[in-house]
This record gives sequence, structure tokens and C-alpha cells, in this order.
Amino acid sequence: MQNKIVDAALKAMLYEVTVNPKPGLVDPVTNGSHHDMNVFTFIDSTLSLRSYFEAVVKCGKDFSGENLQELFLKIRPLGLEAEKNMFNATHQVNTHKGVIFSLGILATAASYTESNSTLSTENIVAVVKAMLLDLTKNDFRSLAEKSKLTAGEKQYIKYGFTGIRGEAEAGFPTVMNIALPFLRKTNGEISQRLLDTLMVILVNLEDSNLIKRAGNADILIEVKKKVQQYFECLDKKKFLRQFDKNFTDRNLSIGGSADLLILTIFLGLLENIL
Ligand SMILES: CC(C)(COP(=O)(O)OP(=O)(O)OC[C@H]1O[C@@H](n2cnc3c(N)ncnc32)[C@H](O[C@H]2O[C@H](COP(=O)(O)OP(=O)(O)OP(=O)(O)O)[C@@H](O)[C@H]2O)[C@@H]1O)[C@@H](O)C(=O)NCCC(=O)NCCS
Ligand SMILES: Nc1ncnc2[nH]cnc12
Repeated sequence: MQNKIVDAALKAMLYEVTVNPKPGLVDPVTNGSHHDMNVFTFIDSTLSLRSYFEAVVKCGKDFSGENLQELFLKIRPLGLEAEKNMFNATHQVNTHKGVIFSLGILATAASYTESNSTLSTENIVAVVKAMLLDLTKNDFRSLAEKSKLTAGEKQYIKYGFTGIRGEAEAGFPTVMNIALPFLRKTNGEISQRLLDTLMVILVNLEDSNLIKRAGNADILIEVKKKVQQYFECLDKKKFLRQFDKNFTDRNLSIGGSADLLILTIFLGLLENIL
């Protein structure tokens, strides 16, 4: 089945991993701070998710209920199955867990929007917000009873950061209000446009992957300074190669920012600006 939403989702993941040099992340030139994966792992992971995106697009298209929270409940088990497929395809490495969640939601919302109104970013956001009403309240409600907490859950308890769940529930404000408007204004070489967009995301996000690897949230202050230097410097590629080396030496990575770049590319593809 050829479908433009499924194609945009898969393309967005492949575009993101292709962009280089990225600080601490996997790209075709270096594996950054990720010793257990490389660009081929990301290609395998991406292709393993085709049937998931086809399934969520079908769910969005077929949904006829009144309450869009039910649509989210319908896709969550599909997301769990997709996580299993991803881990099988990658020899148990986490490449796209965050994206299975966030891009799965966006693809579902895009498909529902296409079937029920005009496919525009604004309409997609409204559907996302309705699908995820009370998500953080519900997801974080029973943390005290859980024996093993994820990085995102630990950071919620320690700092009150709601991570990718909060970002999604609010309709992905970092993507919608910052990254996508920025990308729309860029022109020229696609790789440079996407690197600039990644830096804009990085400076605006509490990236739980970065905080987890750094051990505390002070890293966000350092990163803000780095991104400011990036936008002031003359040779951006050289700056990014050094930034990548510095992060790789310190085992730091920005998986959450990479995920939001994927979401931004996805919407950019649907808007035909890429
Ligand atoms: C809601 C879920 C995403 C589950 O969340 P969970 O609580 O399990 O995990 P989190 O720690 O909250 O984060 C999940 C991933 O989301 C990405 N991310 C984190 N912060 C942000 C942010 N602020 N904005 C956007 N995205 C964010 C991040 O994914 C990327 O990094 C990954 C590598 O991360 P990780 O494995 O933690 O770290 P490493 O250090 O690299 O690994 P080690 O070598 O140390 O092992 C990479 O995959 C990127 O994609 C976070 O990882 C959702 O999964 C969920 O709902 N789970 C419950 C089950 C379910 O219902 N699933 C179906 C959902 S449809
Ligand atoms: N290029 C990349 N490297 C590491 N983690 C990621 N998560 C999403 N994209 C990634």
C-alpha cells in the first residue's frame, strides 16, 4: 500500500539519520556515543516500522468515535508491538522507541485529519491534543507503585520534567511553535537546513536522553552556550564535527532532540517544504 503519510514517516527517520555531523548521534560517518548501533541499524529499524505506520494510518482513517482519547488507546498496543519488531530488527538496541510513540501519534492524527477535514499542520495539532488529553496525569499517576522506573519517569519525580509525554500532550509545542516555523524560513542545502533546525530544537528542549547520560540537568546550560556559538560561527560543519567529538568523548547524546527533528521533517514533508 502506497500512502503519503506512511512514506513521510519512514522518509523522516531516514533523512534524520543521514544528516551529519550531529553531536553524539548516529549518522553515516560516525556512531557518536552509540557503541551498539550504526546507520545500518537505523535503516533496519526504520523498515521494521512500515507495518506499524500502515496500521496506525488505518486506525486514524477508520476511527468514527466521538472521543479521540479512544483513538490513542487503540494505537498504544500497536506501539508496543512495534517496539518488539524494532528490537528484533536491531538485535535488541533502542533506536526508535521515542519515535514509535511520538511519530505514531502524529501519523495517526494526520490520517484522521485527512479523512475528516483538510490535512494541515494546524488541524493535526488539534487532533493530537484531543487524543492525548490528560496523558501525563494518567501515565504518571501510579509511579509510586512501579518497581522499575524509566529515565523519563525518574526525571519527572526528580525535576518535574514531563519529557516526551508532556511535549506530546501539549501538541508538540517545540516542533509546532519553534522547529517547524524555523524550518519553513530556511533555504539552501537540505542537510544544512536540518542541522540548523536540530540546533534550534536542542536549545529549546529538556532532552531526557541528554540529561540521563550527563547525570544531571546542568548540561542544559552548557548546551545553550554551545548552540549560541554555533549560530555565531563561520564554519558550521567544522564546529559540529568538534561538538560531535566532544560529546562522543563524554558519552553524551541527544536522542530526544533527534526524535523531534524526525517529527519536524515529517510535517515538513507533508507541507512540501522539503
Ligand atoms: C511514553 C514512551 C515514549 C515511554 O517513555 P519511557 O518512560 O519509557 O521513556 P522516556 O525516558 O520518557 O523516553 C522515551 C524516549 O523518548 C525520547 N525522548 C526523551 N525525551 C524527549 C523529549 N524531551 N522530547 C522528545 N523525545 C524525547 C527518547 O528517545 C530517543 O532516545 C533514545 C535513546 O534513549 P535511551 O534508550 O533512553 O537512552 P540511551 O542512553 O541511548 O540508552 P542506553 O545505551 O543507556 O541504554 C532513542 O530511542 C531516541 O528515540 C527516549 O528514549 C512510550 O514508549 C510509551 O508509551 N511506553 C509505554 C509503552 C507503550 O505504550 N508503548 C507504545 C506507545 S505508542
Ligand atoms: N541518529 C540517531 N542517533 C541516536 N539516537 C537516535 N534516536 C533517533 N535518531 C537517532
